[in-house]
Amino acid sequence: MRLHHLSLENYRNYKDLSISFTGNIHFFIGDNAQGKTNLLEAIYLLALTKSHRTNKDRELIMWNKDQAKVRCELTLFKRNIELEVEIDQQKKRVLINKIEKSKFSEFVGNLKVVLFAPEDLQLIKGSPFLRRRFMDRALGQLRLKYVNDLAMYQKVVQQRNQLLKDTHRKKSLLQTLDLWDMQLIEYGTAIINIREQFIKDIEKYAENIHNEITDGKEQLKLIYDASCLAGKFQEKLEKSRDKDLQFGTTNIGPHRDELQFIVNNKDIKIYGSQGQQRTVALSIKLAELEYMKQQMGDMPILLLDDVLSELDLKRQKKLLDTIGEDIQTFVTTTDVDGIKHNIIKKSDFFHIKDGNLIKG
Ligand SMILES: Nc1ncnc2c1ncn2[C@@H]1O[C@H](COP(=O)(O)OP(=O)(O)OP(=O)(O)O)[C@@H](O)[C@H]1O
Repeated sequence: MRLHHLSLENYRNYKDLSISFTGNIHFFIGDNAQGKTNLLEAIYLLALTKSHRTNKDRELIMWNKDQAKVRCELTLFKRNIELEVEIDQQKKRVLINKIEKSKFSEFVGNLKVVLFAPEDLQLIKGSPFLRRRFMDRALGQLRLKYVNDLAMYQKVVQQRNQLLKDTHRKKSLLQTLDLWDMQLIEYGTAIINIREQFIKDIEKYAENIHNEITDGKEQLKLIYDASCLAGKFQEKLEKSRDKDLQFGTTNIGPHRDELQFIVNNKDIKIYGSQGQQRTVALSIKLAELEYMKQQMGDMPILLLDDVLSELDLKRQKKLLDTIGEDIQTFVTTTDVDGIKHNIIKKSDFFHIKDGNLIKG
């Protein structure tokens, strides 16, 4: 997969930008708050139809403007594709080769990315939401059905929760709960099965990568800690019904799933040092990249948002070694001086100042 061209119109601090990419590794260099992450965010938006930083699309529109447009040209398996996302104050439109798609799930998956940002270093220690989001983002780009199942599941959870609350004032509503439960089990089971397999698959890669980074001293295991496994969903949901009614919320299901990272038989979230947690996060992201490569039979695009400065030289080297020459990569950094790697000699540099970009 190759991204050849990117253009932005009234997107964040970019009024009108048009850049072509000819090489493989691209560094966006600039001081803080100049618009480096905004560029990676725009690429991410073209891949997943949403920002990795905000759920509010309106924030992406340049201040005092009504509409933002982001467009790219790419090649996927020798096919040229043009993708476009247009955001105005009310709605968002997505277009493939200038034809609008009514379902976002038809759009997602054309451009596939793996993003590694400083917040990913919180993947181990941060809230469970981050770990679920990690699974959802990777799987969503590869499986259209997963995107649909997840959207349906989230809708059912919301409506079931509302119903649980409403039964307090209208007891007769209780009769309809079984219908919601059936749907919850249907979509939830599909999500659990796919996540379970995903974790098994990336564990193989993560284990090897982690072993290499730690010179064989640490062995990494992943545990998909589902609040219930697929076959047990109905039983657990029935058991949880009284509690659900009491608190007006659904306590069982993949929206409560967790992931555990075990290093040398110890839960690294509890016992790991900050450095160990970073190493696990790096191993997991590199495993995600490997998984995407295997699943799509091609390379996804790698977006590295200011993470190099967060890693020590050894981990930085491992990350840059992995990029090699065949993964198209976009890296943001304030400074390249601290980056000691041959890759620098083969990279293209773009200097960013105040939403303006100069190549060279
Ligand atoms: N909707 C918007 N309209 C105009 N400018 C915006 C908008 N949203 C953010 N900005 C501007 O974008 C800039 C931040 O860009 P970005 O997050 O890409 O910074 P960065 O270069 O990655 O910086 P850092 O190295 O600190 O992470 C800020 O100057 C901010 O004011």
